[in-house]
Amino acid sequence: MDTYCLSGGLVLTPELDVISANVVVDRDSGTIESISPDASAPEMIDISGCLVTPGLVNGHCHGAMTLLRGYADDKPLDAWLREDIWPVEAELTPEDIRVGTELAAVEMIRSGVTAFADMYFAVDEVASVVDTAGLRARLGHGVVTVAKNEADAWDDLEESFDVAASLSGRADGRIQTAVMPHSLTTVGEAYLQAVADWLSEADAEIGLHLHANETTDEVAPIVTERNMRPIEYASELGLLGENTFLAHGVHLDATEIELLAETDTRVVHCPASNMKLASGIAPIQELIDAGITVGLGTDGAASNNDLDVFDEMRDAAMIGKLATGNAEAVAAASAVQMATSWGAEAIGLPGGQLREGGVADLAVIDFDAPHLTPAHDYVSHLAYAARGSDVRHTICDGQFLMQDGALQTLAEASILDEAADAAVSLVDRATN
Ligand SMILES: N[C@@H](CCSC[C@H]1O[C@@H](n2cnc3c(=O)[nH]cnc32)[C@H](O)[C@@H]1O)C(=O)O
Ligand SMILES: [Zn+2]
Repeated sequence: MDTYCLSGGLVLTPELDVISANVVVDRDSGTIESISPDASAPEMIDISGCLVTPGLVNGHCHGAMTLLRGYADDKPLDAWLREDIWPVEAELTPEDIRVGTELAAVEMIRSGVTAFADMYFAVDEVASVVDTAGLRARLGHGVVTVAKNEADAWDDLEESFDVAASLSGRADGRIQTAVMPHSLTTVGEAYLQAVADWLSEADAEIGLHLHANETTDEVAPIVTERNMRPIEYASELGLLGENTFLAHGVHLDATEIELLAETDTRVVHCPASNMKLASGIAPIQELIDAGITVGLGTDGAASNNDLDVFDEMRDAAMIGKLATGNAEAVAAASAVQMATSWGAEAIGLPGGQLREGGVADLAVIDFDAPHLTPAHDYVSHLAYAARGSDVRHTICDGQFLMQDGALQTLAEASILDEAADAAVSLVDRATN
């Protein structure tokens, strides 16, 4: 057996306790063999001064949008998409999407992310990057049918089905998929009905992911035209359930929250994106109190503008308090669970907690730093003080993706150069 031992550090348990223990990882099975103070292996890796946590989960992302980081800021969602983002995305090549996703993978691995959900296109390229990078992911082709003729719209939908079926289980099972209609207003009813019908016949591990209730502009048309709330509309179409995870869930009323809870539909909270686009503040504490599984997501780097899940933990805990006027809302523990165990559950991937026999998806965080001293409470530091740059090792499926701050599976320097060049020529093509 090819095992190694992370020794001399602290470990965050599934119950969010912090214990002194060694962690033995089995490289061959990609699982945690043991967690105990006297655990050992032929290869001992000293991590004294560090805390081992589950690898962070970025529950909603458009990875290749790293190429558009800072391209268009200070605009609300609809204008931002229609005036800036969609016109430049029309010029994206599969090669652009590969290098943009590689840049996203570098940034996420550097900051302790081991699993993410990604809605984009040229998903074969995205999957190839995930495979090479060694990450875990739930991937899908984003479908938009509005402003397309019927033939193109059905083609776009068919591609989402084909991608979901063909990529499911790739990269030794590290890749799972979902059908990804962009939202309830950018995809017509007939197409949404076709999604529900297709999924009813598909393998159970294929999920469903869409943006929902992100802005009032997205909610109002459904209420006006259908005389029902968006989540009620989704329910009537048969789109809710435990394999469905929604991005945002900002403008939800009590009826919709009840529907989500009844159907075990998951929600991925994207606080930075919601703040930056002035979309609103999701009622996260209400969702948690209703028993809904809530994950955390960065959304794309063009509406954040980084992919650091530590930032999202802090944002979630802060705006949750401000939105309710209650300093007890969205406590540190909830923020950490959204970024780990709840996040993995929300997007239907293994991981999110450190257990013997569980997947060895973990981050090793160096707490020997002024901004993490003193350490009265490690969970508090994870939510309110730690940063992506504090991560020393990132391990997924038992493999080091980053060791001592050095990327192991991706050529970071050349990816940064390639991405910078690709971004310049992309904008050049889009604006000339
Ligand atoms: N095939 C679709 C693309 C869908 S991919 C996912 C889309 O979501 C867009 N996107 C990024 N962030 C957000 C968000 O916060 N809300 C809604 N859409 C977003 C992103 O720019 C991308 O166009 C098409 O023909 O346009
Ligand atoms: Zn999004």
